[in-house]
Amino acid sequence: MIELKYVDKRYPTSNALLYINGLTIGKGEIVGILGENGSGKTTLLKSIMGIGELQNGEITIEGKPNTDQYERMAFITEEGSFLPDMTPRNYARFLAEFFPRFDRDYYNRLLELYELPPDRKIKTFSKGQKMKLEISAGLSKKADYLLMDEPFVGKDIFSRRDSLKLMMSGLQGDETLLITTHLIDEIENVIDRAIILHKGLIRADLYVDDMREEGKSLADVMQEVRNTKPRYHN
Ligand SMILES: Nc1ncnc2c1ncn2[C@@H]1O[C@H](COP(=O)(O)OP(=O)(O)OP(=O)(O)O)[C@@H](O)[C@H]1O
Repeated sequence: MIELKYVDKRYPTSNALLYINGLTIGKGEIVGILGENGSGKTTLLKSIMGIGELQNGEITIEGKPNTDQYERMAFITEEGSFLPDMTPRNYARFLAEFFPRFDRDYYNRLLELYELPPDRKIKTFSKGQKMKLEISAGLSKKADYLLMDEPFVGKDIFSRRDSLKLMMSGLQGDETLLITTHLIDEIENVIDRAIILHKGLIRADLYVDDMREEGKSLADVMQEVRNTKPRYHN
């Protein structure tokens, strides 16, 4: 379980903020973190990962401070955690050293599946290949909590579906997943719950099944959020 209490995150060089009074994400939930550009999605994931200091508040993973739980979390982001001069094979050594549960066989299988050359320097990879490597590394850490920042690679819908399918098939089944994305149509069938941020506040937090019962789609809810002013801090 991930718990956020009175989280207040600001950047010294901008007016942006993330303010979350209370948020609980249960074990095993698959949650989409949605919202327009600059709404705070990445900031939320980074805060949960313990990257950067909070102005106020606390974030715990199963009751312990998030900063003590690195081994149980994987952050999959376009920025990547590899050094550009490494090859995927070197990177595996680094991962094995820092992540005790790192599964090298699984990593190698993913490299093959994604057709990533194991001995080529990562800096020569395309953006899509880098993201595929990042997904391979993230899934191979066998983390309990996976935080994915815009993980869908490829320009066309088929490669996005493929990477989504691959990510889901690579899971053990009991992981907690947080995924930020702009691709709301693709994600709607994958997530249990959607959290919609707008200007650093949670403006909607709903279960997809309930939403469907009301005859709504994620696009409808996003539109509602855009059209209404916040009445309270969540
Ligand atoms: N390091 C930083 N320093 C100053 N401001 C920042 C920093 N990182 C993010 N911000 C600001 O915080 C706000 C939220 O940014 P964030 O990257 O979390 O949004 P996002 O929802 O992930 O956006 P996108 O969909 O474009 O990736 C934005 O206004 C952004 O400019």
